[in-house]
Amino acid sequence: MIKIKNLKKTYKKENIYVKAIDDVSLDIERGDIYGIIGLSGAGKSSLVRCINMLERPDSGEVIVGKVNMGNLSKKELRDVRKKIGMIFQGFNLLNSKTVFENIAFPLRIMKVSEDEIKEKVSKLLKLVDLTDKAHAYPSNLSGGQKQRVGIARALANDPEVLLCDEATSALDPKTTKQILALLKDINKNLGLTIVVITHEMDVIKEICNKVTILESGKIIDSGNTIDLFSSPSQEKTRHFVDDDKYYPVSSDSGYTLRLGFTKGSAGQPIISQIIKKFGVDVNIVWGSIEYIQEIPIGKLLIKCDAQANIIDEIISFLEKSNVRVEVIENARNTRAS
Ligand SMILES: Nc1ncnc2c1ncn2[C@@H]1O[C@H](COP(=O)(O)OP(=O)(O)OP(=O)(O)O)[C@@H](O)[C@H]1O
Repeated sequence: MIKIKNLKKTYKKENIYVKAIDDVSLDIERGDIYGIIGLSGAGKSSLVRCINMLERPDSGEVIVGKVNMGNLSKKELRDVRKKIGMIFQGFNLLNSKTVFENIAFPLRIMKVSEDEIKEKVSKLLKLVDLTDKAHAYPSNLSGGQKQRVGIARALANDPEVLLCDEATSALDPKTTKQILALLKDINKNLGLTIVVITHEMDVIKEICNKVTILESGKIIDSGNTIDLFSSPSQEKTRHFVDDDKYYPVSSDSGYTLRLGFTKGSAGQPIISQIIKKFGVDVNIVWGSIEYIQEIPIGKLLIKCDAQANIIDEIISFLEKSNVRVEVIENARNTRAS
């Protein structure tokens, strides 16, 4: 649905060049809820704004559907943008217009008939559960309600893609969950492809089937959300997704192992099996289990006082049991890096 190839964007500010996007390529398939996460300044907004050419890249390609966005004239771009809706952290509503008129706005620009506008806006109000607020003004709405209006307005032209730029960052956790649930419904029921820009891991965990992690304009990792959380292959990704970083682990003797469990292994009595099979003592240092899109992801830090050859056998046993294992040679040094 969206192909980004070797995209580059540099800004110049007072003789200083900032590489906001540095050779980024990614492939977003139809029906994906695709997360792009990174710290502040990673280049997320620049990247999403290049998708609809609100920002012109210096080089590289953005292909939406079959259209190469960089080759379009201004008029063609205006037409294509109707198929790409966008919602924002600050909602960007017209404060002097009612909820109804905010949603009707893109339809009026398209010179849609009054009857059609009424019908379409009523449908959208129902979809975002705001029928009773049709005549209210944005200043009388909560943040969550404002974002619902933003979503309805973004859907007015029946887009195929919805770009969400930090759409829940101004909302409290409960409202965030409600907005994310609405986006999930829209993705499922309308078949919309959604791109979610966020700095919050919880947003990715909640709704994204795929994720790309950006750092200083470059992709540091990319893949299926569950895989990335359950078995991060890159050190930098681990720093991003692991929540055991702050647990002090003494490694005076023995080995500290970080274990990762998911679907196939989360329900097995692995620790008691290690104790029985290898005759070793196991000390559980830290553990957590969370559900990402209904899939259990378990993490455990264990300490095991055994010879290196026994540790090798334990690792091989764990890997055969579909448990991801990482040896923390010196916990303190690993964590400080
Ligand atoms: N119009 C601009 N002029 C100059 N520099 C810019 C401009 N827009 C962005 N930048 C710089 O480009 C880099 C990437 O910015 P961008 O806003 O894309 O990152 P981000 O990941 O969305 O950050 P945030 O989460 O803080 O919004 C930053 O260093 C930023 O200062």
